[in-house]
Amino acid sequence: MELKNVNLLMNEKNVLRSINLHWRQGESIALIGANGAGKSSLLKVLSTLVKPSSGNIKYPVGISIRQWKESLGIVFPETFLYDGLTGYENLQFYQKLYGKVDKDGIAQVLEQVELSQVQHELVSSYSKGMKQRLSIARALVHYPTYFLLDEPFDGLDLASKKILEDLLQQMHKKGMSYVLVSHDTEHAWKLCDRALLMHKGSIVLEEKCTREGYLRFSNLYNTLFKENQHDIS
Ligand SMILES: Nc1ncnc2c1ncn2[C@@H]1O[C@H](COP(=O)(O)OP(=O)(O)OP(=O)(O)O)[C@@H](O)[C@H]1O
Repeated sequence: MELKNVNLLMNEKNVLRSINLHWRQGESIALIGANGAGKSSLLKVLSTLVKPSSGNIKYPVGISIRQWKESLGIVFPETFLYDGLTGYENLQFYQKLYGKVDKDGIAQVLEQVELSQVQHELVSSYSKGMKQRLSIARALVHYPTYFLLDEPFDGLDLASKKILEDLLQQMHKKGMSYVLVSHDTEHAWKLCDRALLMHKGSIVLEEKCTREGYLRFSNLYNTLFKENQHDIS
């Protein structure tokens, strides 16, 4: 999909400025930047939750907006899980919303996020990491081809982080495309093909996730990050 010269104005604030982005099928992209850079807003535009104030969005050839929405798996910081249902029932509920009934599919994603053992326990008894993993399973249960993840590693312990990293790497090998919002350049470099640095609503640098790209990217990120801290203080 492609964004051309996309701007987003919210309450008179320029949240996104002249965004140009070409997201190729099978590609994994990291969106990196300090707090308030516009990463979540860009993800919301990609998900169609927010309509840009100006600019163009081109969906993949032959795909309507409806099909685009159906092909998306979305993980936002809110987990959107029902505490009073079990892990399994949550996934069954979300699968039905997409008009699908596939017990084997549910069993498979539960295994991928290593929650099979606790699938029949109430979500209210899950730890934060388990809930986060279930929310990732929820986003995968209708077999999306594009995946949007807003800081999915936030607050996870090492074991849950590893499970999610392995899952993303496996899915990427199978051709899944994803956009991952992160504050952590080193981490994003492990998981993505390309990284975009956002600052004050603009994309200010784009690098392939190579060793040479890493130095350029982290140098500019550090400089802008300090500038941002200075602005806040
Ligand atoms: N509804 C809104 N009205 C006005 N400003 C908004 C609105 N939503 C977001 N913003 C502003 O837009 C800017 C970008 O916000 P966004 O949440 O996209 O940043 P972010 O890079 O995801 O930040 P973080 O890392 O803190 O999640 C921020 O300055 C935020 O205050």
